[in-house]
Amino acid sequence: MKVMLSGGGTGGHIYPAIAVINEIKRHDPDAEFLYVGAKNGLEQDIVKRENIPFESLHITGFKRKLSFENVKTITRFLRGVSKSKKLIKRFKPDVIIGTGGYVCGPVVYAGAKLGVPTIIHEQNSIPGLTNKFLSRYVDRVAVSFKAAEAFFPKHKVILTGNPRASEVLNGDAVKGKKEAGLSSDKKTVLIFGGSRGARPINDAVVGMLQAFANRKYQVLYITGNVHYENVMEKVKQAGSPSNVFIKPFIHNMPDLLAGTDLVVSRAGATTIAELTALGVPSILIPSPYVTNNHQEKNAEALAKNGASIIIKENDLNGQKLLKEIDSILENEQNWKKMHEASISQGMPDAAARVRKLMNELANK
Ligand SMILES: CC(=O)N[C@H]1[C@@H](OP(=O)(O)OP(=O)(O)OC[C@H]2O[C@@H](n3ccc(=O)[nH]c3=O)[C@H](O)[C@@H]2O)O[C@H](CO)[C@@H](O)[C@@H]1O
Repeated sequence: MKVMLSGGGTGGHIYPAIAVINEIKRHDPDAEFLYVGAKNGLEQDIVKRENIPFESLHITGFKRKLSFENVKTITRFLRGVSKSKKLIKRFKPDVIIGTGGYVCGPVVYAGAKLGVPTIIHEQNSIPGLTNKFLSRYVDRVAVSFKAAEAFFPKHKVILTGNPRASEVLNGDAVKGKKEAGLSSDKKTVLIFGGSRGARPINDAVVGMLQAFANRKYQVLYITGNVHYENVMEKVKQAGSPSNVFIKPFIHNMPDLLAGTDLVVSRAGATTIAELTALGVPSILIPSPYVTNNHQEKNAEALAKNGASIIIKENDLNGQKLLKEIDSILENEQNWKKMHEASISQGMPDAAARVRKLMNELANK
């Protein structure tokens, strides 16, 4: 089978596509792939690391208010469609899947116009602009939350879950902790702000690191690549205890998550799919800067059944965060309840469901 994939900008759109590739490879080692990403997205680095053939488009998103930038965006979209058509004619995919982000707009649109079977995968409970636009042209829309079904044509939509959920299932906890320099026998809280890091979370965390000094658990704090230097400057001044480890980015999340007892993070949909697949309890700080406040909706679904505690960004400070982390990691019963609530929301077979859908379309 030949599969073309597109999705990008941030990890939340890229890792589900890579999970689809890995699931197909497990069943069909001869399958061929072509990934089309944005020139400046995280996918340049992440996809190339996986040795997946990669092509890029120069693409930007629409600004909400009227501006000349939007004219440029339309021009780039049209150029993107034209380049995508060339790539499709050369690669001849049996099926094309888009996993969100601006870049999959022209790729999936071009595929649909050329009559190639097309699918979009929506990670969030409220869809993004690109997927809403594409839903008119594609053959199928795979969603991760039941709540998202209502936004798409009824005859196209199917609940699959997020394929990345399946990918984190068989992580090696010992390896993950070792690679990150962590102690193998201590409970671990992982703090990060989505795939790019989040300044408000960094601001709250940097000032409180000393408070972790007398805790029995250890802390792995991921700053996000672009924030790392700045954070380390501040850490140099404020100091950091020996049970706190700081990294810019972790490439091997599946192994790390296998050894993680609690996650503090934004409420990105792919992160949530990972946490619920494994039953990791979480403290979620939804980003208020995303379309239709979708992260808050993502987080509410988990908080409602007790899998997560939500802290609104406005209420976030070091003291509060420490109190909530302690209330979970220092209270076994609390942790267990959250773990069970979390795992009850997981869809660990999502990758198989997406693969089945792709096979059906490709063989039509
Ligand atoms: C600001 C923004 O637009 N955020 C969106 C983006 O978030 P973002 O890209 O942050 O997405 P998620 O939190 O859903 O996923 C992050 C992914 O990156 C991985 N990871 C993270 C840190 C790290 O060091 N290493 C690593 O591999 C995580 O394990 C996860 O697989 O896409 C999500 C999925 O559509 C949306 O729900 C978010 O609202």
